[in-house]
Amino acid sequence: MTPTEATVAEDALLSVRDLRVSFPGKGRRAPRAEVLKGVSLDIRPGETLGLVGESGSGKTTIGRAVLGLVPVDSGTVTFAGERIDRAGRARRRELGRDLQVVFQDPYTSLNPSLTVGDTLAEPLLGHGMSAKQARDRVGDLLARVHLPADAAARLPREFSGGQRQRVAIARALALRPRLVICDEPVSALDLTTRRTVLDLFLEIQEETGVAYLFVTHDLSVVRFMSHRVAVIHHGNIVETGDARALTTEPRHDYTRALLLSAPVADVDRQRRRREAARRLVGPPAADERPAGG
Ligand SMILES: Nc1ncnc2c1ncn2[C@@H]1O[C@H](COP(=O)(O)OP(=O)(O)OP(=O)(O)O)[C@@H](O)[C@H]1O
Repeated sequence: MTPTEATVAEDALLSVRDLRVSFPGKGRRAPRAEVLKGVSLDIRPGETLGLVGESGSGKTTIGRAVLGLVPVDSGTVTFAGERIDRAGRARRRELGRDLQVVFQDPYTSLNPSLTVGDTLAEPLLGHGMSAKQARDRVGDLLARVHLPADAAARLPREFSGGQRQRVAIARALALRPRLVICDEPVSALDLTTRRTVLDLFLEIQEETGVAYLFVTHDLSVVRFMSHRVAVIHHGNIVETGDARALTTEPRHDYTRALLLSAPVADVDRQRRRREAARRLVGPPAADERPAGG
């Protein structure tokens, strides 16, 4: 069954169907900007679906719509068998137990005035744990993300970007969610730190069976992380498939162009690949051009 069919896949943890989201246009009379134009995708329990596409294609908006952070014009979002696209505030809070998010920027996603211990305890206390239970769980979570126990007493500013992202991951995992939306979670990190944080995501998945919607524009990251990949272009999913097959035998021209745009070491080869990509789908959007290019 393809996700474009109207039916919700029975074995899916998350099913998105024909999702449309628009935002007010820029000028007073400008029409609304359609950002998602009928997006459908499925994520099964324990699975990672990579979501790739160029800047502005609508990746973050999909995640935000699933989390209820932007209103949807039409379409459905079904999580664990329940329609959640019109869920109210109280239900959304409860859903926070099963549905979590890790954002891109570990420098702005943590409250700078809360210690790491309080940051991790907050969702636990908010969902009915006693102070003692929360303290124990905070200790477990820090160990889980390979941070020392004394990290609990320190403030985010005392940590590096990679360590802060570990705290953000620990916070997302605190309530043992079934799905985590990971929105470019390693793109603000340097290359070595990136790898250790990606390994941590994989380790946690193996251990807990959590599913990820893994948003990125980096194809090497998506190949490393995902079971399946969905490619988004101008608010439409143009291709979905097994991660290896899609990145070696893409069916859609846009996916081919995306693969050709991935950086390679040789500058002449790079130039030829960019030309080939241009022939497939035209010039890149202004914000996709390398600085000075
Ligand atoms: N709250 C908003 N109000 C108005 N326009 C918005 C809003 N959120 C997103 N957009 C617009 O929607 C489009 C898609 O944005 P989105 O952040 O989903 O893209 P993206 O694929 O995640 O891009 P990037 O890789 O750069 O993060 C962009 O043109 C963006 O400017």
